[in-house]
Amino acid sequence: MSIVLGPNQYGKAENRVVRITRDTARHEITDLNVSTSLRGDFADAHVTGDQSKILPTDTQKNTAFAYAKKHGVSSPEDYALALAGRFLDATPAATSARIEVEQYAWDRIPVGESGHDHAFVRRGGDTRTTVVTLERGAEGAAPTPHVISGLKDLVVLKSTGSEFKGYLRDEYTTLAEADDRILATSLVARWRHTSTDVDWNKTYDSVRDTLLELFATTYSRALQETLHLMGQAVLERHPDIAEIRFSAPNKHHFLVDFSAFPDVDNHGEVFIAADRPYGLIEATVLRDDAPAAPEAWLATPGFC
Ligand SMILES: O=c1[nH]c(=O)c2[nH]c(=O)[nH]c2[nH]1
Repeated sequence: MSIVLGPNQYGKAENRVVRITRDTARHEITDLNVSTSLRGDFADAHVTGDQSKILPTDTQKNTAFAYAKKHGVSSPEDYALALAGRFLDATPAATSARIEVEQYAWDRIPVGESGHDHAFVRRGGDTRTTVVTLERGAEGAAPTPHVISGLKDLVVLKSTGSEFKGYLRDEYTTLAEADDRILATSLVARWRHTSTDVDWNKTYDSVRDTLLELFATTYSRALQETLHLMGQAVLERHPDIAEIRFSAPNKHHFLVDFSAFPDVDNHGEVFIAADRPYGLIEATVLRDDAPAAPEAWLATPGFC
């Protein structure tokens, strides 16, 4: 038996990069949280203490900021691809570079005809995400890009059109069947593209719209069924998306029991929104002919 170094990666986590475009008096803001990681042959840094193959995390931080100017941020995916390419060029020992980006949305403060030129209010709600991994190819070959786009904290609720019944029962089952319940979740979804020839912003909007549309317009026999329907629609509408993964807490809303108050009835009108525990429903919907891409998902936790 010997003790050996296992998988490892390193980088600078959560660089808060804010890019203002100010070519005219009407500014634009792009607000990002960028985490970089390099994987490869970094055994010496761990085992012998030789750091000669290590591009410092401080340099990775500087590059993340410099590229926000030098390359620009037309979309988080495009920026992450450029940054990953730079890290592979700059770090011969790296076999892949992983860039994770969250984008926080800002709206113009609504004054005047079309909002203020340079005053913004942070939009609440969901956050756009991407994870780009660029895998070095064989000598002379181009690196292989993996692009996962996504969102998190998309909180949705429907006040009818949802049931949960017919489930397995045993001696510990107390749950009453529900014919008409509230269905609510705070959705995390990540979808993997098979191409980089993509209009990232348009596709993101379209996937988000599809998720919301299917949640709203389909009858739900369980959160599991709803996730499957949402995933199916995304794949049907986007041929370049190979798979979509969901993590969805079932935000339970329990009907309040007013039986102690004979003059108060409750026909699905008053609920207690429970915080914890919550059901956690996770599912992947994929094309059965899509080649698996384990490198794309490495170090992206939170999915089954
Ligand atoms: O949509 C649901 N799926 C479940 O698996 C489940 N389990 C449960 O208690 N309530 C629900 N709701």
